[in-house]
Amino acid sequence: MYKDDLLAGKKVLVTGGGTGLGRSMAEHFRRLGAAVVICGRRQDVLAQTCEEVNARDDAPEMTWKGCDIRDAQAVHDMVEAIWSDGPLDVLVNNAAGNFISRSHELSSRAVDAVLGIVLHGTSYVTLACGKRWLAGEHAGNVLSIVTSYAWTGSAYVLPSAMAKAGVLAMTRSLAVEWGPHGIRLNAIAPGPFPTKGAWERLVPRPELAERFEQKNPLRRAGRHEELTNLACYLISDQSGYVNGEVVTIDGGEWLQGAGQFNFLSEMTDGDWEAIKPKKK
Ligand SMILES: CCCCC/C=C/C(=O)SCCNC(=O)CCNC(=O)[C@H](O)C(C)(C)COP(=O)(O)OP(=O)(O)OC[C@H]1O[C@@H](n2cnc3c(N)ncnc32)[C@H](O)[C@@H]1OP(=O)(O)O
Ligand SMILES: NC(=O)C1=CN([C@@H]2O[C@H](COP(=O)(O)OP(=O)(O)OC[C@H]3O[C@@H](n4cnc5c(N)ncnc54)[C@H](OP(=O)(O)O)[C@@H]3O)[C@@H](O)[C@H]2O)C=CC1
Repeated sequence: MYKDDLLAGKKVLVTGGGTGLGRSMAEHFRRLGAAVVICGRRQDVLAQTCEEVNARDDAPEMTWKGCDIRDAQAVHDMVEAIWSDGPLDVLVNNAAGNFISRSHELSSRAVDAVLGIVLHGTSYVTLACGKRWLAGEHAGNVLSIVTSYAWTGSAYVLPSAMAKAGVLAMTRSLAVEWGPHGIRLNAIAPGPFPTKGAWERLVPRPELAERFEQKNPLRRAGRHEELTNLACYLISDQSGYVNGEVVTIDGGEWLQGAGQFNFLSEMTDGDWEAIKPKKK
């Protein structure tokens, strides 16, 4: 879809890049010439991902840093280490935590577990990079992965909905504040994209995965390459005038729930025939 060198010369950090959508994005960025660094808490996962990916071909080496983004000092140390051999060009805020729960049963620690990763961690990494871009007068690009319920809210994932709404607010706020310094911030709002991390925590029964497909206007979940193609565009210079935007990629799922008459897809052909005006 893109020229092989679309991202050549770019240094990109993907938080949570050892698994799931983060890994898929990291792999695609690397194939297009980027020098990608992935981070996460589980060092064995990161090391294995890099080993597998780097063994495939001679695209730029993918490297990893163990970092819990909830820890501001650890974030500072990671970002310092990344900058030590030249500035980063792109930050992809992908790391997240989530689970389903009835909200009245959430403990304060459960709320903190999600807000700590998604809201606090994401802002620590973004600010650590932004400070260095501003000080070095270096252009920067931040892409944050939110969710389609970041602006609608959603039952049963309250801390995630609150935290992702905050990340969206951060994106729009800093797009204006840092835009004059050549720093762009955008977001992608995915619908359901099968990953082990999400499915284990959010899809308690297999038949519920089918519900995600049935209620989607396109009657299927997303494919990773559909999201990674969008991410490549947004972190490339080809999207140089896109700033403060959030692009939903969900097959139309959220609109399906929004339109007042959308439920009429349940009507049969017979129902529709019966209500047609009768020719006199
Ligand atoms: C299908 C469509 C997708 C829709 C959108 C998807 C969005 C996503 O973000 S998917 C990404 C999913 N991936 C992950 O969540 C990966 C990282 N997640 C985690 O590490 C854990 O799930 C975490 C978020 C719970 C954080 O782990 P950790 O910090 O180790 O937390 P603890 O296990 O120590 O638990 C802290 C606290 O939270 C309570 N808790 C944990 N899980 C649940 C649960 N399922 N329901 C209710 N409460 C939960 C846990 O009990 C602890 O509280 P206390 O018991 O009060 O100590
Ligand atoms: N899959 C889907 O359908 C959807 C996903 N999304 C979003 O896409 C992104 C990726 O999710 P997905 O790939 O499905 O899930 P994964 O569970 O595979 O990815 C989450 C990643 O975040 C890392 N992570 C979690 N906590 C921390 C932390 N404190 N510090 C550093 N890294 C951390 C995890 O690594 P480790 O545990 O080793 O730290 C893991 O690699 C998330 O932002 C999610 O909200 C949004 C909508 C739908």
